[in-house]
Amino acid sequence: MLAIDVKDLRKQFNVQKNREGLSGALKDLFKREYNEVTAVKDISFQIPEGEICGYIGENGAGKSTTIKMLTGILVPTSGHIKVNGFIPYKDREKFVGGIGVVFGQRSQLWWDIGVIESFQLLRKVYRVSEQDFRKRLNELVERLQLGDLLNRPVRKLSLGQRMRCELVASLLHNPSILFLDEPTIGLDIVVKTEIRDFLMQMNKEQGTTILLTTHDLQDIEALCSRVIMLDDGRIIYDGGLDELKNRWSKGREIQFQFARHTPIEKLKQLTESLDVTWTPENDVTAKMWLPHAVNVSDALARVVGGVEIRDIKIFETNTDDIVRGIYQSGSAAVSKETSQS
Ligand SMILES: Nc1ncnc2c1ncn2[C@@H]1O[C@H](COP(=O)(O)OP(=O)(O)OP(=O)(O)O)[C@@H](O)[C@H]1O
Repeated sequence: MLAIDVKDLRKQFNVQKNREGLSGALKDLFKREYNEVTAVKDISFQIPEGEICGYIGENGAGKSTTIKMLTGILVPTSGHIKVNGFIPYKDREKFVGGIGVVFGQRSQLWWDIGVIESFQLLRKVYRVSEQDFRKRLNELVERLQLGDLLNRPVRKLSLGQRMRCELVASLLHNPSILFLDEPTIGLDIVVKTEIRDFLMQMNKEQGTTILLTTHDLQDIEALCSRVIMLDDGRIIYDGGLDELKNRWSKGREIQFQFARHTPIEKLKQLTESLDVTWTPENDVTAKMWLPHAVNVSDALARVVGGVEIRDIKIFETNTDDIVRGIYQSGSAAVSKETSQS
């Protein structure tokens, strides 16, 4: 079954214009003028149950606006949304029981009271029985190592501790879909890794569907098999992470460490008919850059067959570089080509 089904979804905001000077302000008092901002422009996608999908794009691309529509916070200007079989902004009461939401930049916990008291309030909001709540809380507290934190007020927690509590808060009612908007923002690498491991395990064991917006491409690499990329309110890529890398990464680089001094001319000779580029690093190491069209094992076989090698390292273009490249290459032109091919 589909966890999320979106068709031709659009959101427009009317933003009030402020005219200049005193006379402008007076005019604004009597007759307001508005600019239309279209944050999301007729997007369509479907996410099956159990998938972890990355939703990425530059600042202002329309990610948060989409998440807000999917979670029922905003009403779309046009288009259709079904999440867990519900229309989020219409069926709110039934709908919220099946979803969890974490906005990395905002808290759903009460600042001045103990964490456990916030959890108890949420238990009541979501109408979870005391027995189910205890069971679920114990599991989550153990997994995310929150034991010592439960009685502290939220304002006394570090960002990493608070984010782990936010995750627990969003999962107390055992939702089948989790929306995460920048869940690892500002966290150190240890906490990021803990959170990624936790999400991965939860998805594996319980089949939780996760839609994740992030600027941290390591999150995507660690968690998502699929990526939807937005640019200026439109989807410019929807597909596998590997495909994204293959399509957009320009090539690979292989670093060779040779047993003895190997002149670059000799290496060029060995790979003569291949479209590769050699860069010497020192007497015994050199790098070979090869585009995707060149088969890695062909290239390796030529070199290995001709000179003695101590070590080899293969470097893939990382996802950061790929995404930057897509944006720089002019998204509108890319969008058609990418979505049609
Ligand atoms: N309530 C609002 N009123 C007017 N314009 C808005 C509103 N919310 C968002 N926008 C505009 O819609 C566009 C998309 O914003 P959105 O917050 O969805 O982007 P985003 O991809 O989440 O960006 P970021 O990564 O910075 O969070 C932006 O131009 C933003 O200024």
